[in-house]
Amino acid sequence: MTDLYIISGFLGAGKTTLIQTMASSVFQGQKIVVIENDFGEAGIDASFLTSCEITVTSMNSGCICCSMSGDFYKAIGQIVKEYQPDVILVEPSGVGKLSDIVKACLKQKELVEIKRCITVVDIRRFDKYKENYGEFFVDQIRYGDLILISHLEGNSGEIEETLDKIRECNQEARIEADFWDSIPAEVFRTGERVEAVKELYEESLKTPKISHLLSAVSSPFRFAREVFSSVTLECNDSLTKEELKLKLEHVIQYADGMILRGKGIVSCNEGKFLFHYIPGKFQLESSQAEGNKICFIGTGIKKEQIKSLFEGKL
Ligand SMILES: Nc1nc2c(ncn2[C@@H]2O[C@H](COP(=O)(O)OP(=O)(O)OP(=O)(O)O)[C@@H](O)[C@H]2O)c(=O)[nH]1
Repeated sequence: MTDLYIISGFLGAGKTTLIQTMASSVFQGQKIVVIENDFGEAGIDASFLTSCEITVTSMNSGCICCSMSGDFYKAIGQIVKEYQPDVILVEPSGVGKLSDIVKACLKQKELVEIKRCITVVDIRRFDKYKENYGEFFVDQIRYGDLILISHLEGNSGEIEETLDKIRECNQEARIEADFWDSIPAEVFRTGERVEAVKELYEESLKTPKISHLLSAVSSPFRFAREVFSSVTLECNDSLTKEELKLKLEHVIQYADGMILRGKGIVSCNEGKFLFHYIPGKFQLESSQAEGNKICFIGTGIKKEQIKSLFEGKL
């Protein structure tokens, strides 16, 4: 039986950063495979983690909890057979519902054991995301048995208030509001399972037919693809870093709809850069990762408009 950990959290919360930390500390010396599920097409997280020498299987352009559930089921089987890892880490897309991912993993319960459902919560964006995307955001908190707070720097004054808000969604989870490298490895590895996840286990033990009917009845909410969309762009190698930065800022400023996440690995004439955008934070830094794509995820965004904003003259 292979240990499986789900690392969930809304767009840009810090899931990939946590996986990188866990791979080098919590699971150091163990054979790890990460299943990356990017909502967009570009596979940026996979390229980034591969550059950190982590084995990654990518599933892009959809959610493993809805459109790619069958592929996900097969991917777990193939990974166990091909790599025989000690640990599988699953990073669902930031708009995936944790309950759906747990259900999808439980379909392979003869091969993998879900050890921990971890949810990363960005302290700065709790109210906005709960108010606007609550059906995804709250589900990720409700089914987490370990909740980690990210983006603590400069925001520690809000910790108590955020803990209360998280408790309103999930009273049983262990919550850690500390920098990740100061949390003992054992906290990541094992711990109590919350009641909501136990119920999903019990449901999965019922006959497939009944369990299927129950999940159909108990899912009145929308799929992520009905709410969010993504746009992927290729970048022109002849740009300077400054031109690239201006173009990206131009898209973020003028695109219709709401851009909730931007990320990319971009080659320009001054080298390769890793791009991250979450509302309020823009980052463009040197990188060794391979790739030349930029992805925007949001609501009401338009592919053609974003393409022409990026490609047009400034
Ligand atoms: N200051 C700070 N930055 C963080 C923290 N966690 C993540 N970041 C940064 O936030 C950005 C997004 O982090 P990721 O780890 O890619 O977030 P993610 O949840 O994997 O993002 P998606 O998969 O796109 O939803 C990156 O620039 C990270 O370096 C944190 O705790 N503090």
